[in-house]
Amino acid sequence: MTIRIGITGGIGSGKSVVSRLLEVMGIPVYISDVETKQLMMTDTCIRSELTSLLGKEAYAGGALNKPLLASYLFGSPGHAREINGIIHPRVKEDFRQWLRRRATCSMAGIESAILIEAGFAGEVDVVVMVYAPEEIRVQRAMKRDASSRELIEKRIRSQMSDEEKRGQADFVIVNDGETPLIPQVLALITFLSQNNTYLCPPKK
Ligand SMILES: CC(C)(COP(=O)(O)OP(=O)(O)OC[C@H]1O[C@@H](n2cnc3c(N)ncnc32)[C@H](O)[C@@H]1O)[C@@H](O)C(=O)NCCC(=O)NCCS
Ligand SMILES: Nc1ncnc2c1ncn2[C@@H]1O[C@H](COP(=O)(O)OP(=O)(O)OP(=O)(O)O)[C@@H](O)[C@H]1O
Repeated sequence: MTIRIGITGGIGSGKSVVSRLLEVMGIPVYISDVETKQLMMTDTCIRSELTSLLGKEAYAGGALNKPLLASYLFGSPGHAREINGIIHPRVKEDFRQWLRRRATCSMAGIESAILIEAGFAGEVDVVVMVYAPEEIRVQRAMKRDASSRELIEKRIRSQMSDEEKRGQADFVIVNDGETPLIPQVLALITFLSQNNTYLCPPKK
C-alpha cells in the first residue's frame, strides 16, 4: 500500500524544494499548482464553468487568463470559494487517478499550499507542513516571482494561518534558511518507512 504524503505550507515556505528532494529520492509528487493549471486548460467542465463565471476573457487568446483569475480569486473569500468549488473536486479526482497509476510505489506525495483548506487532508496518510517565518516567505516569493509585497501578502491572507496548519500537521519541516533541510527530509522518510505497518491498517 502506498503511503500518501501531503506536503503543505504557505506561499514561499519551500514546498517545491521539499517536493524536489522527495522526487530525487524516488518518491513521485503530484504538484497541485502545475496539475491544476493543466486541468484548467483540458477539462471541459472547468472551462465552461470558469467561462460562465468570468466571461470569455477567462481564456483570452486560447490561454488561461491568469491575471484575471488571480485578481478575482484573491479579491474576496467568497470569490475564492466559487473558484475553488469549480476546480478542487476535479483536482481531487485527478489526484486519485494519478495515485492509482503509482500503486506500486511505496510512497507518493501531493504538494499544495491549500492542501487542508481544499479538503485534501483526507486523501493522504500524513500531512507535512513546511514552515518558514512569514517575512522570509514574503522575501522569497517577491524575489522568485518579481512580485510586490502587497500582492504576496494578499495571497497569504487568503490562506490558512501557520498556527492552524501546524495544529493539523503530523510533521513540521523547518525551512528558515538556517535549519538544514536534507536531514529533516531524510528523518521523515526513514520514520515513515519504519512505521509503514502503523500507517497502513492491517489487512483483515
Ligand atoms: C490564480 C492563479 C491563476 C495564479 O497563477 P500564478 O502562476 O500567478 O501563481 P501560482 O499558481 O504559482 O500560485 C502561487 C501561489 O498562490 C497560492 N494559491 C493559488 N491558488 C490558491 C487558492 N485557490 N487559494 C489560496 N492560495 C492559492 C499558492 O500559494 C500558490 O502556490 C493560479 O494560482 C490558480 O489557477 N489558482 C486556482 C487553482 C488552485 O486552487 N490552485 C491551487 C492548487 S489546488
Ligand atoms: N532554504 C532556502 N534557502 C534559500 N532559498 C530558498 C530556501 N527554500 C526555498 N528557497 C527559495 O524560495 C523560493 C520559494 O520556495 P518554493 O518555490 O519551494 O516555495 P513554495 O512553498 O513552493 O511556494 P508557492 O506556494 O509560492 O509555490 C524559491 O525561489 C526557492 O528557491
